Amino acid sequence: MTGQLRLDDHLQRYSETAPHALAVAAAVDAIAAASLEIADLTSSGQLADASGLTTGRNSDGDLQRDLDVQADAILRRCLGKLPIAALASEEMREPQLGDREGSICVAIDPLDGSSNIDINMTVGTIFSILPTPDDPGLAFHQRGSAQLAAGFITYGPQTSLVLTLGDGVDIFTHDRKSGCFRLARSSVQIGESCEEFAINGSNRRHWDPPVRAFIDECLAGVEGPANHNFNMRWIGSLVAEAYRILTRGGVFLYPSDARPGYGDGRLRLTYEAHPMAFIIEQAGGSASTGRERILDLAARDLHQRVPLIMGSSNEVRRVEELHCDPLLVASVSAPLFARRGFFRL
Ligand SMILES: O=P(O)(O)OC[C@H]1O[C@](O)(COP(=O)(O)O)[C@@H](O)[C@@H]1O
Ligand SMILES: [Mg+2]
Ligand SMILES: [Mg+2]
Repeated sequence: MTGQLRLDDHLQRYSETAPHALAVAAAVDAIAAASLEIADLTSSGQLADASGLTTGRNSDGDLQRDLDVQADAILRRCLGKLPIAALASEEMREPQLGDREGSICVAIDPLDGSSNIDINMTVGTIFSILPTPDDPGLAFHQRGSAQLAAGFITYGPQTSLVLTLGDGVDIFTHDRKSGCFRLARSSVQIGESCEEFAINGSNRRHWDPPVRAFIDECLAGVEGPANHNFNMRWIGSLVAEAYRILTRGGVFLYPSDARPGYGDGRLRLTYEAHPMAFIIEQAGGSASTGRERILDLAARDLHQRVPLIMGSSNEVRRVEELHCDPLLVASVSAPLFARRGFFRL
């Protein structure tokens, strides 16, 4: 089946399976179409009108690139044709309410990793699809476990779409010859244990003791409690890190740290951590803040950040164990924990 199955046939089959499925399939199809336009832009680099130039800051204070804005506009145009009740984007301060009858809501990170766009590195688009609650104003305050589908597209050597419709994870790669996405890997599984970790090590001095203890264990290799050696990678692009973990295992950490503004890490819950956690769990891995399962959390506000530790379940569990170690926890700066604020439903 690999190589033969086209994304549109896969979505067509899925669309007949559940009440929300038709709307979900249409949204994924629209995002896939948008991704080809975004891939065109990103692959043109400095030749495109939209280069890596910054245009301002988004509502969350991040530098916004021209390409962030253009990717957002493309996705909104493609999704705008569909009956979607609410659309949220990293690039918009507030969600946009749409079709009152729409059965689904969509959250997007139009261009992930864009701070690295000018070095010709893999970037991507992340999306999360949720059911419309009775009050559409609460669309993006649902737990991550409510997601109907999630995925991301990588704009790298390949344009690939990683997709979960709640029943495993498949990867579709864009085939330039036929112009369509074709199944490249089905039912992707992440090994229980791994030999590769990813973290921005330049922040070591700001980490909490449990995170430092975990990375020290990785670095100790066969001479430490892990009893095996680890390799290290840090790409600085969440989509590329997630793709690597889905391909050959690993654990990724963007924890909270003591830098001002990083009390809840860097990544956003609604359109980065939730969809990634859904995908990673569907592939047999785990995703946690270090204390709580990411999919059990509901955002208080749209652009809320969250510590994200995801990948092979043994390593994620080890990070959680270290967060329960009374000796390590006692030395964590208390105000850091006081700042947390998630809905617990
Ligand atoms: O530069 P840092 O602090 O290592 O952060 C890198 C992280 O920031 C991100 O670029 C944030 O995403 P955006 O580019 O969408 O803001 C992630 O892709 C990546 O994991
Ligand atoms: Mg991002
Ligand atoms: Mg982004």
